[in-house]
Amino acid sequence: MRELSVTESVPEDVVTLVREARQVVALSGAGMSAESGVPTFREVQRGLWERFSAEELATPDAFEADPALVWTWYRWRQALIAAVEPNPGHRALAAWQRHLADQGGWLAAVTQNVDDLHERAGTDVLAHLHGSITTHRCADCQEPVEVPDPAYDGFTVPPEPEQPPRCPACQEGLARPDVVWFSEMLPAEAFDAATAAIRASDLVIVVGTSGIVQPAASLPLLGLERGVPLIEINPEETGLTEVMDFAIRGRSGEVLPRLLA
Ligand SMILES: CC(C)NC(=O)[C@H](Cc1c[nH]c2ccccc12)NC(=O)[C@H](CCCC/N=C(/NCCC(=O)O)S[C@H]1O[C@H](COP(=O)(O)OP(=O)(O)OC[C@H]2O[C@@H](n3cnc4c(N)ncnc43)[C@H](O)[C@@H]2O)[C@@H](O)[C@H]1O)NC(=O)OCc1ccccc1
Repeated sequence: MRELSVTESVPEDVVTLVREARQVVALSGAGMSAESGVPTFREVQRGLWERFSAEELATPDAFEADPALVWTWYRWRQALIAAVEPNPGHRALAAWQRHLADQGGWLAAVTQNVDDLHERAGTDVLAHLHGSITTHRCADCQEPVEVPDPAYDGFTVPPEPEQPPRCPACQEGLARPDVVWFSEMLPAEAFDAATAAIRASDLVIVVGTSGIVQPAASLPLLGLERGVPLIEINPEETGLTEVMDFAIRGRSGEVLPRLLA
């Protein structure tokens, strides 16, 4: 594995790899949205949630124990995501996807992020492995639940928690975000699409993920098995660095536009 700093010019062999790739999978994590102002999972919670880690809040047990606390966390995050914009990293991936399509190739965007910043940058996302924060369903009958946009500005932490609405379909369950909580299975369709894309790929780019959360963190290993070149873009070393061919140490909002220029 070769580690490259963002200040270095991108070495010829990495540029060639990127230029010649035709079937690309881009696996993204929270770091992809960091420069847009969306906190990563590693960042401490604030206000109402400062006593909890994200892993603790993003669980069925936490919702069971205190639905208002968890519901408000997701409404606040949803408001923040609505209030920020995709960054140059998101836009560079969208441009690359269009370019590859023009060349008869493809870029499959596979993300762990529950935000819609890839889509708002113009990228067609193949798989939201951990769901989406912009839609909701009933925690009991699983029916979709329409919920108005959150009344928060996304920056001010809500003073007190709000109760999730009751499900209009079964009148029993509470509305919950359409995200995958820890200990919940990933949507099979999304995971299968991601594994199929990696099996058919000729390059895998892993952007802004710590490579800790499973089974998403195992996806690049499918590429490794097939000898597909793996490139990591992350300011820091991760749980996946050792299996990478190249690790570009830098922020995705700076590296991707340069890499794809
Ligand atoms: C903590 C971890 C060890 N736990 C797990 O992996 C668990 C348990 C588990 C399953 N298999 C295992 C095997 C071994 C050990 C544990 C397990 N997995 C599960 O529970 C999964 C479900 C996992 C999905 C959970 N939901 C999320 N999100 C949605 C909700 C929400 O968002 O609220 S995960 C959530 O956290 C993850 C955060 O990780 P990253 O995205 O990598 O972000 P992170 O903050 O960690 O790091 C940011 C990175 O960006 C970098 N960065 C920062 N700035 C920039 C920048 N500017 N540019 C580039 N990079 C940057 C940083 O350096 C850093 O590296 C994301 O996936 C995100 O979606 N379900 C499951 O396996 O079901 C079956 C099952 C069922 C029962 C029992 C067993 C198995």
